[in-house]
Amino acid sequence: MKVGFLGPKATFTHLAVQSYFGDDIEQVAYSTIPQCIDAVAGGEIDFAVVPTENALEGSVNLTIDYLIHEQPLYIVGEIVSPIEQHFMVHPANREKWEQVNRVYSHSHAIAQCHKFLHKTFKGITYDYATSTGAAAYYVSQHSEELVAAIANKLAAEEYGLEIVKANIHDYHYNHTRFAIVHPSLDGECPSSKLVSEKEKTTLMVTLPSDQSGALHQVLSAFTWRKLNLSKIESRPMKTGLGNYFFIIDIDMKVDEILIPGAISELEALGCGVKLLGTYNAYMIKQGAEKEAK
Ligand SMILES: O=C(O)C(=O)C[C@]1(C(=O)O)C=C[C@@H](O)C=C1
Repeated sequence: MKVGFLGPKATFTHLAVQSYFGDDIEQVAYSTIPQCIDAVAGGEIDFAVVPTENALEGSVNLTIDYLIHEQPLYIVGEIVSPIEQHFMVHPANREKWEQVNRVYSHSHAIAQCHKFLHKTFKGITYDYATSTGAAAYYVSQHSEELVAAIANKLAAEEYGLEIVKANIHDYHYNHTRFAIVHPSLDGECPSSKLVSEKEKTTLMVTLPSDQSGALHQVLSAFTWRKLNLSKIESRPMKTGLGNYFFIIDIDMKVDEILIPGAISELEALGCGVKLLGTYNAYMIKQGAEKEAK
């Protein structure tokens, strides 16, 4: 079985893949999220693992938008991982780390450390990499530049960098969700040594145009059935200002009655509804990064 992920080696996504699937699969690194999603849509790999949401920074819009607008795949599993961001430099620059003039990382990783960066390096230049692993790799190849990467502990080990400040994320509770995506809704997600903590269903809902109270009616369809929603988020349809769709997470898998009933009610209201996945969510415990290797 081949599983693709946002690479290179030692990204947080790679860590999630290792924790969920173990070593008995072929792991394929892609340098961008769209490349990874295209690969599973084209049958090059069996599953793709991509980040969808961070507790500090919110949704990974590139993933959500690509799945909605470009490659309609399904979520067949979810991995939630603790995230610890570290500040690292080339070993040749260990003593000069406070003089770095550029910080390189994934935009989400930089955003998770804004308070630290503002306090320690006011006015420093940020450069965005396709992933934290790609940033760590770059720093390992450029000892002549006073540049630092923000990445995880495995990346420091993999690319021979020195962690000069550990745990620089601004808030203690820092977790990211990763979706396991597949071309078919009932694509059996391989079992994992991780324990499933939750069952979930994700829907995409579009509202009928210009109907007052439409969102209220949508929410009512879930409320009176006592369906607990763990997330509701709006994203632009990209068809005009003010045109949005909603991503709704329900805290249970699709059953015979309640969720089909809610979907029929929404359709009767004139909403468009698409089932994006019904799946188990798994949690990686803190410290698993040491074991995953
Ligand atoms: O760059 C990585 O290491 C990733 O796996 C991507 C990503 C993200 O897109 O949010 C994943 C987890 C962290 O929140 C930071 C970056």
